[in-house]
Amino acid sequence: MSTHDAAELERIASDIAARLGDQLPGAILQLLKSGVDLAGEPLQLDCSVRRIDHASPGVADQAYPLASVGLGETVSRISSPAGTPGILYGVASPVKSPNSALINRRSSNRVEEVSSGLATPTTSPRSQDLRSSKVRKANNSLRISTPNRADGRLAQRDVSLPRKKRMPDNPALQPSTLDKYIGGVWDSIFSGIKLDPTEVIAQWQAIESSGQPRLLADTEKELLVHHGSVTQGVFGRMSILARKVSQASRTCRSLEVIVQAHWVQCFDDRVAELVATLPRDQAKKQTIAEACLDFGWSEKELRNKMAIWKGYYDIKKSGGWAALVFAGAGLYRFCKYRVSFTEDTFATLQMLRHRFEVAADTLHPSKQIDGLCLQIMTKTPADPCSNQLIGWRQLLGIIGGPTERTYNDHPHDFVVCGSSGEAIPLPITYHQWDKEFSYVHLEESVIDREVWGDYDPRLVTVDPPSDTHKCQQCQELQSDDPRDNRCVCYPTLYGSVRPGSTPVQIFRTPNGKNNGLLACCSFAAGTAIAEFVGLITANLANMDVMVGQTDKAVYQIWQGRRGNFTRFVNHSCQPNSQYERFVWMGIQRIVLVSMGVEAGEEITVDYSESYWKVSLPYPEQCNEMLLILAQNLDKVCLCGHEKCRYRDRNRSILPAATAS
Ligand SMILES: C[S@@+](CC[C@H](N)C(=O)[O-])C[C@H]1O[C@@H](n2cnc3c(N)ncnc32)[C@H](O)[C@@H]1O
Repeated sequence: MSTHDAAELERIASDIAARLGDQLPGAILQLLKSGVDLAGEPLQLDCSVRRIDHASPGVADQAYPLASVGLGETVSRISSPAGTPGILYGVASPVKSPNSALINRRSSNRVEEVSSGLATPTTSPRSQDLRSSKVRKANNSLRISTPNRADGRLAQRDVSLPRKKRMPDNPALQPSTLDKYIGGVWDSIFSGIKLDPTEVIAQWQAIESSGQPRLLADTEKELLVHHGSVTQGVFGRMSILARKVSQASRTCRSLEVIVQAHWVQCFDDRVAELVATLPRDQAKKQTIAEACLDFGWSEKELRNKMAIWKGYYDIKKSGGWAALVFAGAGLYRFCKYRVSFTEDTFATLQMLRHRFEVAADTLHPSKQIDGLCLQIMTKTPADPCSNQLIGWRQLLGIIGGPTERTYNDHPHDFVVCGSSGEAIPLPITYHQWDKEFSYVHLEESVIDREVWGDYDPRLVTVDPPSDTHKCQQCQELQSDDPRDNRCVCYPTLYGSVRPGSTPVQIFRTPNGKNNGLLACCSFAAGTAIAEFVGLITANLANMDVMVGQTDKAVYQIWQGRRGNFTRFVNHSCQPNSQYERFVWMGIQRIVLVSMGVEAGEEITVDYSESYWKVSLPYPEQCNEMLLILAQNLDKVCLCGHEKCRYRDRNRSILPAATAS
């Protein structure tokens, strides 16, 4: 069995403390619910990790104190209105972390911050035990308490010393949960941010050659000329400057975490190299000393940074580079507090790895640049004549990582499958029915000219005729120009600049429905997810079509070979979305609207009775017909809901008189 060194023991102690801090409010709540009276008793929970020294049975064990928690104080914290939601619903309360209630404020002596992860304390465990005036902080969830002293003085101080005033927790420093972290990655991938190293490189070059960033120099001149009165043109240029600087800064942040995660790998490799000639402890110490020299940091500073960077490295190892490069603002907190650093978390990230990559590769496509910039990002000289493609993966060039995209084409050309989250090309998922299957992704519906000529059957008559369009719902003016538009009924679809791509993926359903649509982020009830887009046609029989109707025409929207991702929305007898009619700029649209979709859920609608039930032309022959149709029907609902209305074939048949 391996012998833990002091650093490992301390890390184990601080990890257990963090987890304890996470679980304890729930455990106490359970006890309270089952009627145990904890508030009345001055109870104290003390925990420690003890090393059992089998070799010297007479020698006292070494104890690593984890937590010392006043239960009465915790109970009153849990029972207070501010603390309850976070604990009951398992989400961090926006006001205070539930864990903060567990911090034993008796330990008011100087607090020395020690990060978890790679940190290796320089002092021996025994010397730590003796150092009673210092309290080590594992993280903000739980502090490792001052070790109990055998003499009576500390106990007396416990009673007589005034309590240190409790500082309000800084909401910006709350631990980040796995769900929040994953949500941040999806938000960032779908947000439309551009991680473009060329702009960063151009700025570096400009600063090196002229001492001034290029963009700032150009725009500053403009703003000086127009001082006071800012014309639309100047304002526009200033907005573009601000956008480019934000983009460059976001790109730098990604470059930073790539390099830091890779540094951890190099650190481990360097230790491994030294281990050939030195004992492991010394090899590690020497590597740290080398790094301190290069960074110009103290060992403590380095260890604190290393602990966070190790978190980046772990995330990259399980979730891939996209999970790190597109991480939201919560990445630092996620790695600092390590509340969610469990096996389950890494298994989840592993499962999401391909899904992140499909979205990142397809939504952040490469653009062409000349060879010069690539030469700076990668060590390999690029051919200046060749057309180089540059995208988010080019950021990995900085550490010599793979810069080739794995997933080309449209985001919905891939179907994510099973527990490994692997992605397969869309056509393959239809080969068992149609070897030639293909799907063209459309932004807007197209009119079947053979059926409708130049006429758009979705046109809605306005009385009296008008050149402008008023929304039938809110009565406000509609315009494709966001500056003139006043209708905000479906702002993510119409009348404004579209905010990135819709956070959905096509996935292979596990229960025989073939493909379905998965929500990567949540959609609040009432949010428009997408317009139902396809071929506007008519007279199709025995096909899945959406039927639209205006005062002048009845038309069909067919998505068999072209359309958008709404084609993959399955039926559920308990759906989380529905289709709604909406008129935009005088044209009728069918919009998929959320009724409350959670991140990670399948998006479903109710296809309605007419889809599932077959009408019988001769009700009087019903029994005979029933038998034949029941054998031939292939429509059985597989939604799996306990209140499923169409899982039984025989019930799917209606006499003509009642069929819709
Ligand atoms: C608009 S498509 C939905 C996407 C489809 N699952 C696919 O892979 O292309 C409609 C078809 O999906 C299948 N489907 C949708 N919901 C279903 C359900 N609840 N039970 C069984 N099949 C379903 C039916 O074959 C139906 O004709």
